[in-house]
Amino acid sequence: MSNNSDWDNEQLRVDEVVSEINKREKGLEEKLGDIKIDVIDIRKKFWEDVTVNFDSAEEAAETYASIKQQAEFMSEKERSHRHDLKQLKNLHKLKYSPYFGRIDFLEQGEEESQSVYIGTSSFVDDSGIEFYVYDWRAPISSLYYDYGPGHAEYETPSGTISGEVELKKQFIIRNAQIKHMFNTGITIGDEMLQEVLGGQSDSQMKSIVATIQKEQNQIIRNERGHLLIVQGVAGSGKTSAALQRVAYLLYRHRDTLVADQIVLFSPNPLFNSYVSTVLPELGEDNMQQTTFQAYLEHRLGDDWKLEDPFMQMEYVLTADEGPNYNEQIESIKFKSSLEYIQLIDQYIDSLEKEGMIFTDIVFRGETLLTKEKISSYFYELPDTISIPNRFQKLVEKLLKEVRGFELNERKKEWVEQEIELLDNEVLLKVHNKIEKQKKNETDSFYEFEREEELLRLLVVKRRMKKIKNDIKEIRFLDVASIYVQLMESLLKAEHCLDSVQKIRQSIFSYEDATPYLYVKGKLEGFQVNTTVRHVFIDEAQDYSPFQFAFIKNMFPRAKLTVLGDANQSIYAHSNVSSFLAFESLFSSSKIEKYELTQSYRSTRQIINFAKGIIQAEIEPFNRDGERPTVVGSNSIDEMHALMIERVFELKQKHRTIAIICKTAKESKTLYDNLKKKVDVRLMEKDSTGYDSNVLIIPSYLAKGVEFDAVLVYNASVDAYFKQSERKLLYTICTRAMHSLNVFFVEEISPLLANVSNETFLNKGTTISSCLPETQQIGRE
Ligand SMILES: Nc1ncnc2c1ncn2[C@@H]1O[C@H](COP(=O)(O)OP(=O)(O)OP(=O)(O)O)[C@@H](O)[C@H]1O
Repeated sequence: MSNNSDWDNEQLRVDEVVSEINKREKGLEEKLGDIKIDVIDIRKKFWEDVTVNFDSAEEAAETYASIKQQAEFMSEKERSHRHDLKQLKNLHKLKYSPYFGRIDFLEQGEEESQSVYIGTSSFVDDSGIEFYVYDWRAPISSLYYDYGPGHAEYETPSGTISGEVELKKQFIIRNAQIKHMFNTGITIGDEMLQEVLGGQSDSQMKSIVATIQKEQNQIIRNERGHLLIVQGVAGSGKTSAALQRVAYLLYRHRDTLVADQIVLFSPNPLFNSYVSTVLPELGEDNMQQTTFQAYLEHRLGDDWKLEDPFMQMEYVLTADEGPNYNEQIESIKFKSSLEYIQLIDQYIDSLEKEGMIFTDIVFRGETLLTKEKISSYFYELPDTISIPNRFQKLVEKLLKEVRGFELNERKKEWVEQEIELLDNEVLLKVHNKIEKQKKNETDSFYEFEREEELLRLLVVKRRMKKIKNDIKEIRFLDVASIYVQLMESLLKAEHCLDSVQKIRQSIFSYEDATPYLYVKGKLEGFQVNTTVRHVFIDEAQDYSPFQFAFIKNMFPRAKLTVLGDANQSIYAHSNVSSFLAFESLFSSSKIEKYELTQSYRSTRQIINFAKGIIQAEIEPFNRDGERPTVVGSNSIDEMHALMIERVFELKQKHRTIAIICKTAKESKTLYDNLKKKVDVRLMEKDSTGYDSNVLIIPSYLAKGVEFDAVLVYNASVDAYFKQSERKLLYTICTRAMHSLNVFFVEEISPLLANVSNETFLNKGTTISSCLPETQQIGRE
């Protein structure tokens, strides 16, 4: 804490800066009003200021130039309007909280130190020289995140600058009033973090710029690697670091990079909406956000239905008694591996010689080109040409043949019949065309024949259009059958039975969709995206190595930032180490790796409890709360009653409360049971937002998000038994910020057996026999 005069001086500075902001705001508002009027005026008078004359080619060129000039003038005004508007928005935010940090830095070789105040965006005096506030992303601002008092240095485009940090302060300023002020050491002080983390959670994630930690700052600012890998424990700020990194990149490359050139793959639509406000809060546009599922659907097009990963998840979590369960899991794992890619590559090489499957090209029930003929055309092309290039040549050849058919087709009877059915409008158009031609000719003898000829041409062209398009899109290649053939040759029959049946009904299992698209791309050529410069993959542990390889392929010019936690991998392919696999796709000199071990989300008590589930190295942040409760009961009904009781207690203190079930099926049953007794909301796979209600949510949809209080539903021995569910249970427990409550019936899950008795309070009517004797001490 600082003394009074220090506080007063700082408040005076805040007042001064805010007053300058007010002045600037006023000026901008006036300017904006003027520009708006200008733009409206230009729009109104657009044609008045343009001389339109098409009498000669010269006049037309002049007219064109004049329209272009006027349009450019208008778009310049509009651009300037947008820019000023953005600035105004930023100023408006700064007015209430102009900055959050200060460092006094004495640069080597200088006599006097410089006070650098850091906020969410810069604010410079009218001359453009003195910075009232530095943007947190400016090179000098990194001193604030990386150093305490003492020697310090930062990178600039022209080299490293060294010196001494003489002072480091943090502020919490609300409504232009300093609420807290701390002198701090190396890291951003505990007090400020305590303040931020102790608050209630929200349905929207918040920006963390005021409290970014040193290790997070490294991730945010790293521009060296092509692949940045962040392995971080639950709640260590991976998503936060990713979003601030997007803001940082947009700032650093503001002349060349726009938000649309950045893509974030997130785990589900709920997460999408959870993080969607962070960038706008920082004055930046949102990057493109999608789920891998949505991306696959887009790539597959309307012809296919894609089973979502959640269906796979439900299957994995519930179907263990079903037939073929183990085979199915084996098959999912295999199809997720890089080994599968290699085998596919080999298989595709073999298709250079034989085995490609085609479909007939049929027109009005008549086969124009048989699949055998197409195949022979394909294999006549030299195999020194790559497969996609051979297809390009084949397309040209087929189109030529189809044009030949077009000529023959014109004479057929069906064409005459279709002419009869043509709209008058079309007939008139053709007639007028002939009339126009007639003007320039003397001979009108064949007028009728010519008109009929034109109509025949028109009818056939229209009908042939689809065939030509299909040929251009290589639809005569039966990629689905090739994929089936490939699966059948690589996998045991029982491992591909289910997939094949689905494909025959135009449905893809989640694990087959990426390999299918990969095969399609290998054959027809990948439709890669070269405009995207950065791809972020959050919850990366849930992606298979195959999916990674595919993403890398599809965004060849993008740098990748991959964030995940191996301890939260919950999918069937989980035991394949995605991170390791991903690394193998890049040369080691292009990879930058970080590990985050400190968890910020949850209280120390919750982390200590969760650590017992997975035995991982997690350092809890120094924030205390109540011990988690473990509540046993004798029946499901009793458990429900105890949960409702607890929900009412929690509602007194907390805003967001989630009852996390294992599956969607379980969530729905619980919802039907509780909805009349307590105000609850069921979260389903397409749910996008949530409010301060009590939520019932399946485990895998809670990924990446957080709640003030979590109730773990039915952590009983029969619900969580398999070792593969250990990480799921850990993920569920680490969604809680302040309060964790685990409920079970009769016997608790053995996956909690290593949780130390000191870390929780044992409540309810049943004490689990699973917990070792010593753990009973924790009972209240
Ligand atoms: N430096 C920080 N300052 C303030 N809050 C932070 C900081 N780092 C993380 N947090 C907070 O901790 C919580 C967890 O952060 P985040 O969701 O980014 O972690 P994560 O590693 O992605 O978690 P998980 O893998 O469990 O989903 C969020 O509420 C976030 O605001």
